[in-house]
Amino acid sequence: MAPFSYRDGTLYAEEVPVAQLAERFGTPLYVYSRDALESHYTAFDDAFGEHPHRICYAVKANSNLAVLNVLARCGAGFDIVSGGELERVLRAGGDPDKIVFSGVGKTAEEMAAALKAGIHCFNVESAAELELLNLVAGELDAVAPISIRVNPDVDAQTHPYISTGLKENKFGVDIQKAPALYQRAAELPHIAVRGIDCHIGSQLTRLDPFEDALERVLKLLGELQNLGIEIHHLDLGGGLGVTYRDETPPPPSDYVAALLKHIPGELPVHIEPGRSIAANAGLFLTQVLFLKPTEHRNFAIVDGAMNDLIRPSLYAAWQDIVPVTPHEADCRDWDIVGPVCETGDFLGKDRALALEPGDLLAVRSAGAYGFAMASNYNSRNRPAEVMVDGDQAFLVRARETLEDQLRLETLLP
Ligand SMILES: Cc1ncc(COP(=O)(O)O)c(C=O)c1O
Ligand SMILES: N[C@@H](CCCC[NH3+])C(=O)O
Repeated sequence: MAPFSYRDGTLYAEEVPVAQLAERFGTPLYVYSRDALESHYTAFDDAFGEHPHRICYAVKANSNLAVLNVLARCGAGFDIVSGGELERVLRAGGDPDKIVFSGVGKTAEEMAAALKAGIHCFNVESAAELELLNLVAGELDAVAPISIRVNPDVDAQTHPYISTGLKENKFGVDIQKAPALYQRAAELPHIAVRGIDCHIGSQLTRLDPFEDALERVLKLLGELQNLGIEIHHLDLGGGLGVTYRDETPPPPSDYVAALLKHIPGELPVHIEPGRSIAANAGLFLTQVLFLKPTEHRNFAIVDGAMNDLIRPSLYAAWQDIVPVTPHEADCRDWDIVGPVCETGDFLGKDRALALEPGDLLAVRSAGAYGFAMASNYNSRNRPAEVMVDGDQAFLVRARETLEDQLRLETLLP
């Protein structure tokens, strides 16, 4: 069942009227559906069937502890990019042996913490990182399991800010240079080669870039085998897109089938989906403060802003904005804007809506890269987060207070 749907003229999150959530927890507010998180995860898991696999949810998409815990209970692994994400996964009950660690700028401290936790694999993104990891592991008398993240130079055909697999992007190691780096890794005493890793970008809505990248990865696999370097898994990254408006990304079943048809034998496959698990499991709830129709534009000023949900401002991303309880009023085109002092502070433009002050609006598809990218800009408190489970709603992160913001600051003596 759709996690957010209308019944009796009002929007529900699972079995709970969204208006009730606004009343109980205030706005702006993030609302997540446990059932949607679980079913999105399970769609990937089922698609692999008996093929050995690991689904490492990309924590960056939504790192709320309760979200991570729901996925950990499903058996998910996790793709992390910082010591902070490592700590979150451990506190949420994630299995360290199912963690992969990506990112171009891991520090020695983060490497040591991950080694001590016993993570499954480091996705190494440069020669310099490989050397540092060997040193850090040596100091701990440990051996670091690694994949090298290769940059296959494939155009993911997505927004340039979220494309990662092109030569001009900072990510990964040029796939042509990877064999030499694998040879170096094989010589290092505190490194154990485990896999090959590749992630080409986010919000991909077609399969061919994934297949092009995989083809290049498989060519590398053959080269490594010829060099006597054994590979135990392929990590094919995340990036499967979702429907925000009219995009038609393939479902997880088609995506996984398209990958598996190229994989030789029983070679284990890891993937790192973030958005496709979290985005449509969440919405962002905001209330209309004032209506300000002008000769040029009609502004609906709401209590949510770019500091809470930055995707529209940052990427000109379009997310659906719907009334929680639609009513009869004069329908016109509104720009839905927040209180932040930036012209770029908008959640949506030209939305045909019938609005009155006090109305609640829901921004859909906000479960991924929503709260995770929120800030305190304009000294605004970041919103609360709620998880709905059937007819129950749980506050899973309290609204920040100004005290939370000020706690770390001091005046000069
Ligand atoms: C290394 C890595 N893995 C996984 C992801 C998750 O991507 P998505 O949320 O598009 O599935 C990202 C973000 O693009 C990433 O950089
Ligand atoms: N923050 C981006 C996705 C970034 C992907 C991270 N590698 C978005 O909202 O679309």
